[in-house]
Amino acid sequence: MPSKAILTDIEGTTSAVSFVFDVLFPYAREHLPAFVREHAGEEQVAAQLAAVRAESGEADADLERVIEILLGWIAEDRKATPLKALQGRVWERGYRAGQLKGHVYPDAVAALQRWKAGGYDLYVYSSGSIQAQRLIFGCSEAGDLSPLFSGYFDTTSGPKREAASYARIAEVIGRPAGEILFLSDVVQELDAAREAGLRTCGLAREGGVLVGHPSVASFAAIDPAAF
Ligand SMILES: CSCCC(=O)C(=O)COP(=O)(O)O
Ligand SMILES: [Mg+2]
Repeated sequence: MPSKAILTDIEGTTSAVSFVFDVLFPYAREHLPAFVREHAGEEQVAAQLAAVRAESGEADADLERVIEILLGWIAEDRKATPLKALQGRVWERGYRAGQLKGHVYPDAVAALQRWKAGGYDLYVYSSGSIQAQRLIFGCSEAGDLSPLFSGYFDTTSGPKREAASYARIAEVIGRPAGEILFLSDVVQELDAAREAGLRTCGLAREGGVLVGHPSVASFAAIDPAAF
């Protein structure tokens, strides 16, 4: 049965890696320390700080040490759920202030609009928090793209390189895994999705192939009916 829903990664797939590394991460590095100091007493932020202490194994870390840990995680691009949640909060300020505009490749915008109009349900799965996902598409250079999407998934559904995460997401979407086409620029994510029964297509925006998966350089080359 051909695919009926499309699940897409963000960084390197709908959006430039350079936007994440050269714009979003530096913004978080600059603004996260003040944000954490200002909001540490807030219940949701306090829960994320507790999760940082647990994940780092530093149960007694004071606030300044937790900030240091978070900055280290940004530098190593660690896909830690509490870091991603806090980054989403910090980026929200930047987007609302007009300092940030989400980058989405024009070919991705056009294809997502075409697929939506053609009856496909569109979903996002990224290591960025759901809040960060809503912001990149809701406050994008191409305007508010959020009406295109039926749902968002982040690492609270599990790591992106584990098949069980994709099985969980298919359950929530409410379709057999074989009716969902997953798009990503990372071969380990495509492998995990395929292991769970999803169809896969690799985005190799600089050319080349994602070994073992159909690969394209642009969304313009994807016909979801062919999967
Ligand atoms: C949701 S935009 C922020 C990007 C980000 O923090 C990230 O980790 C991107 O990971 P992805 O799974 O989209 O490659
Ligand atoms: Mg990616």
